[in-house]
Amino acid sequence: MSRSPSLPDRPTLELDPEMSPSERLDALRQHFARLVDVNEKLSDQIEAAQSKHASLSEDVDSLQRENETLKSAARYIATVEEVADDEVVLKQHGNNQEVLTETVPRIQEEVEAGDRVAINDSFAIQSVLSTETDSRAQAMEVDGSPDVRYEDIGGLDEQIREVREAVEQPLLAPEQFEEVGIEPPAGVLLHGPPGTGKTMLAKAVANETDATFIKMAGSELVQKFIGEGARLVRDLFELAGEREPAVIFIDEIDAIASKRTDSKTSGDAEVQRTMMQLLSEMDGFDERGEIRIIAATNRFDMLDRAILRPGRFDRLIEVPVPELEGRKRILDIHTAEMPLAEDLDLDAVADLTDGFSGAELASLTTEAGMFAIRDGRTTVEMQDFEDAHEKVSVDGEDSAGTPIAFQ
Ligand SMILES: Nc1ncnc2c1ncn2[C@@H]1O[C@H](COP(=O)(O)OP(=O)(O)OP(=O)(O)O)[C@@H](O)[C@H]1O
Repeated sequence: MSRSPSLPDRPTLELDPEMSPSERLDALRQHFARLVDVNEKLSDQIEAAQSKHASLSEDVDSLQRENETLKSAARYIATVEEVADDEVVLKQHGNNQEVLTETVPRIQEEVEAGDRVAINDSFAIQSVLSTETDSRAQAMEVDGSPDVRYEDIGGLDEQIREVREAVEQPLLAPEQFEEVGIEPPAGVLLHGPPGTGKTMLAKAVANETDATFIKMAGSELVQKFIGEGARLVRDLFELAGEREPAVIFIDEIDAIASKRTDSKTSGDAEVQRTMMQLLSEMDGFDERGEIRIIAATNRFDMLDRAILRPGRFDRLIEVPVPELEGRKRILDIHTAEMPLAEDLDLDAVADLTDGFSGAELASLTTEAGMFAIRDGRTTVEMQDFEDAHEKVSVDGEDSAGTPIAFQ
């Protein structure tokens, strides 16, 4: 610690009774000059002390803030619904649970209804999200341990084998590639109709390799975060770098990488910029790193071929709607926890559902369960599947907007 500067000596006035009036006046003048000098020195010292005080107060403030944050790391995102005297009502994202939480004065002054905030395990507000952090949090789904396993995916054995080879192997055994002197595929592109298990494949490989799963949807980049696409793509790769090993999953990549149109609208320019950023991130990428990239599309025909060049998405895996055997396997998976009646023949259900995607089979199973519940039963019967079948057929359209064909 620095010592405080010593105070200037206090001037004394010595007046001799023998002095003439002019000598006394001189002595008084000199004394006055010394007093002014001391006064100036003291003012300087006060000023220095004040500025030191201000800077120490800032240090204390920032240490207090750091201390608050360190007490427990921010974990979840919530939206502020109401701000009362020293309490705040929050709605958690994900589960939509509302909580009432007490806040420290600093936070109390900072937050307003509608703000998005980072909270910790005990719902204490850690910080108010800036627009930038906010869109980053909204645009990316980050899952440290996705819970999908390969055995949860039906009818895609060949695709699972290919994904394991192109994504899992380079993560788990990069040295194998080095020894053989080849680069693993840079990016893997899964293409096929909606609801066929593309996201599941990406999550399962992240699970199997203990990697963080980071998802970004191409359509959101161009519709929701207009003007932020390129930055968010950069953030995506940066985040993956911080969370290695990581699997980056870019869903609906066609939204940012479709064939160039001739029109020069600003929207197109923005999409172009986002795609260029993606290409440059991929080109500057060390393939042997602990980050793997998977993209998915339902519109393979629309894709700009530039993204399929070697070193980019150079491994294509088609994920089709399931065949009979695949449908049977998917129905088995989705009814695994369901008490089924003796008469229920899943082979017959599989037979009836030609053209159904995995997602449609999953919702058919849920519907059948709903019919059983409505009927006061806990066992699901063939009739429930037939009713569910009919209901979906009356509803008329599947998730992709195409009519479901019942045989
Ligand atoms: N092959 C499958 N095996 C088991 N369940 C499946 C399969 N495919 C889809 N499902 C069910 O459908 C849901 C949606 O699948 P998923 O999100 O993986 O499809 P997707 O191909 O990524 O779809 P989209 O192209 O619309 O993003 C899954 O959560 C699962 O319940």
